[in-house]
Amino acid sequence: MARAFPGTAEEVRLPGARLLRTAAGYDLLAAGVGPALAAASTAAALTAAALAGRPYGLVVSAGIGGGFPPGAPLGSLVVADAITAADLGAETAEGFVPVTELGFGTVTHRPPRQLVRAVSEATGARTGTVLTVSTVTGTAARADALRARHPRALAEGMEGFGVAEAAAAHGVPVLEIRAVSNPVGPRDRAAWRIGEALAALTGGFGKLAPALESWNTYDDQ
Ligand SMILES: O=C(O)c1cccc(C(=O)CC[C@H]2O[C@@H](n3cnc4c(=O)[nH]cnc43)[C@H](O)[C@@H]2O)c1
Repeated sequence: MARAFPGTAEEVRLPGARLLRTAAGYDLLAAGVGPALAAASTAAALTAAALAGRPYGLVVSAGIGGGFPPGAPLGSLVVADAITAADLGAETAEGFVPVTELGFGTVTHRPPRQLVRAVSEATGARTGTVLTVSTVTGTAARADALRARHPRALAEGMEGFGVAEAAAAHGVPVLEIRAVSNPVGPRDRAAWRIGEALAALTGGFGKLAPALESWNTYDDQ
């Protein structure tokens, strides 16, 4: 993805994370795998920037992900209009109950609508819910259960909700973009197309700057 930002980049060390400050003015954070590490890394970067008097205006969580067929085929891009924690809750005899129905927490963050539309138009990304899971879905039964609970879901990843929680704590808007490397369903490692997905993500990032730079944060909350 760093290839989408040509020129030299300066490395900035953060507690538990590595950040590249690109010549184009964007900071790239290798946030790690999973919602907890991604939240911790993102919070470290947001806090460091705020303490330096240069707070961020937007956080973008980007990576490869599973796509729910047929809406999100291999190699396609998905931009989230809802970033939802799919397994944050309690298992009961009646089924899964999200934390919000237990009376606490948050399970969905919503990126700014106009920005989502602009990014979708600029990159060709499909728009829908992106689920955050702590376990990659590996059976048809789990994929069906997720679809039933989240009919608008196009993709799943493991970081978006963690990144969104950190951004929300700092009052910074968030975006999530996933490039589909594999279908959500029965585990089939041979079917994963990680290289193609990373190429699609880099291509998408190359088209992103005009959409981000023309976005008016104050009109789009
Ligand atoms: O199962 C394996 O053998 C295996 C080998 C390499 C990587 C993995 C991962 O689980 C990578 C997780 C990483 O990629 C994102 N990702 C990609 N596809 C999915 C998915 O279908 N469901 C959830 N996350 C996915 C995720 O965001 C992580 O960053 C497994």
